[in-house]
Amino acid sequence: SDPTMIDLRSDTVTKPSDRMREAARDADVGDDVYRDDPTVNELERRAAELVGTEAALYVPSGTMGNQIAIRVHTDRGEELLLEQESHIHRWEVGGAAQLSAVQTRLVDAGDRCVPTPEQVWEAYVEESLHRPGTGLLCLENTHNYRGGIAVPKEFVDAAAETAGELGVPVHLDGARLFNAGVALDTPADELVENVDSVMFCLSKGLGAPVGSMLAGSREFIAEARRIRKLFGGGMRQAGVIAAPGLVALENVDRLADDHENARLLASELDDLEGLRSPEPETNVVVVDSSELGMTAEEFVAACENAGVGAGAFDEYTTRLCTHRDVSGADIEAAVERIESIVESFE
Ligand SMILES: Cc1ncc(COP(=O)(O)O)c(CN[C@H](C(=O)O)[C@H](C)O)c1O
Repeated sequence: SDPTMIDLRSDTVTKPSDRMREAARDADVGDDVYRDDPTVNELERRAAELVGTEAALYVPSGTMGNQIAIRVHTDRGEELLLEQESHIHRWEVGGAAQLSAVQTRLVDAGDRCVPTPEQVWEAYVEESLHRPGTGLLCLENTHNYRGGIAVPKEFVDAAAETAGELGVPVHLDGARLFNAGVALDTPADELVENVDSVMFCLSKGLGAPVGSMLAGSREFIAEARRIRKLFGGGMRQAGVIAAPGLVALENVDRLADDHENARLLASELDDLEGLRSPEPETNVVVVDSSELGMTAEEFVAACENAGVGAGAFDEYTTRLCTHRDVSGADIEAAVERIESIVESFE
């Protein structure tokens, strides 16, 4: 990739640190399908400890973690209750239908990002001769598409409690769970103590090259391990890629740097004529170029030409993600490059 490119397309672009590479080189390994890889076993132990669950499973991607959770929690033909802008709905290739044979019912949670108890009650369907029952409620924290919003614990708990009253399990897509924890100054295990399973990514802001963790009860993880194998996710000497994940988990608080850089980026972009960028809560900056009259597609192309990686979200909104490989100086440089775009756009 172009070394002068300031890549803000996503926090998935983070590259492993030297320490991660050394850990990969020196990792103790074994055949993880037989549970013989000591590094993967330690990563799974550490992950479960961090989110306060009985067990955890190392998976190759966040998508696989979410899809395994859907498959384990639901029976074919049930209904999945999803927030309409969720990653599971928008960006997982219709996996719930393809891999779990469930249908989805969408709820618009708006800026709250997770359904209210009333919305859960309203959307809940009891199984009958005619109707598929609600098999699972999925929540997302932080909420990526609504701007990396850190959802307060009480909102998650209120939705989870209502689902519990209805006998519906809850899965939390916590791809950026530690970003939420840092932003809310709330330990991750408290944010997820009332959900049945949680997935979080090692490969995003935490900077590991590969993988995510799926965590839950011992029984849930045992079944999840089988489904991972079914989905082709059984791995052999995976300690090589799990070791960097253990390094990543040593310092989740570093995410505060990304949040600080995001605030700097948003405030400077918001000062530019024709651009609007609300104050971010975590590492996701959303830029609205409608006043400028520039579509997100045009804005992303212009950024690319100017040496800034960006990702279109909607017709006039673009996402910029800060992450460990982007410094404060890079942010200043990115703003200068975007400023030149705005000035030269007639
Ligand atoms: C909330 C959430 N849950 C799950 C995933 C899936 O993780 P991976 O499958 O990419 O590891 C993502 C990745 N999100 C990626 C990104 O943000 O660039 C893309 C959109 O897939 C996510 O944002």
